[in-house]
Amino acid sequence: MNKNSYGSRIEKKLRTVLDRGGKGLVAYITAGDPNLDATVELAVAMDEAGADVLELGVPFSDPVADGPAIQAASQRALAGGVKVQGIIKAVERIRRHSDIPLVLMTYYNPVYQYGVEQFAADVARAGGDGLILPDLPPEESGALLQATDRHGVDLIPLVTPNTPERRLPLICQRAGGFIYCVSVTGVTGERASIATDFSAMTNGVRRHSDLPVAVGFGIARPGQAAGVARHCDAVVVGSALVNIIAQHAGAPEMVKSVCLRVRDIKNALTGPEVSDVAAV
Ligand SMILES: O=P(O)(O)OC[C@@H](O)[C@@H](O)c1c[nH]c2ccccc12
Repeated sequence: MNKNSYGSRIEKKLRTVLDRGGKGLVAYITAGDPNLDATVELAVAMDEAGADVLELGVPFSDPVADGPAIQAASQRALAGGVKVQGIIKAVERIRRHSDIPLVLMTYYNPVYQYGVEQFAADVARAGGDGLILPDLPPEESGALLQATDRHGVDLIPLVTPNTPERRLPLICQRAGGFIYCVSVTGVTGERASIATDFSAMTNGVRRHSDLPVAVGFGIARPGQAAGVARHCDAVVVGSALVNIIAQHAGAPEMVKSVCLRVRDIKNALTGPEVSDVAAV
């Protein structure tokens, strides 16, 4: 079992939720969609509505892991002129009103353009806690890992249904915060139904890491979240929230509608129905 540095804000929060008998909710929105003021308002409100960790997407022109909902959100944010510097400022503004653990989800290119060391330093200084880079394999993450270790930012790895178990030690050994298991092969996006036979994947991960295990991709509704949560420690919801934002296009009730879904899903993650099925 690898020894991870215990006590990152992310890991601590998810363990607190587990200790109280519930399962964590990691909520994703695209930063700058429809604008950064809305992002700050949404983040603080989603914390109050029950989100345990906030995942903020840094828009990129070629989001290969994203489905249509988040691709469109990235386009809206980029069209609005959002920049990485502005998103890091937004993290600072959120931090003034909320201590929710904050994870930036982005691709390697914007981080490389910004400067890997500078990015980790600025994210940490702003109060950010973690990074998810879906297109950076562990073999190529040395420079980023040095920077994130130096600045106390968790690097959260992705595991997919196609990840062979022999790769898990490398993927998990330097992980922080949580391990992100992708429920389906393919891109992000709401799904009408999600195969929940991914316990082989989550059990495999648990053989190589003692970090909380989160599952994402496709989860949109409370019932789906509760079903998935029986096999893991937290669920990740993104496109469903991004779609609500798109439907409201910045109208006053946008924040309320997003928070209603967050609250409904979080309520489904507390209580006996999400207690673990036999882990093995
Ligand atoms: O949108 P979904 O299907 O609810 O999945 C979460 C996902 O949006 C979020 O975690 C995320 C957004 N972009 C990503 C790229 C890779 C991995 C994860 C992500």
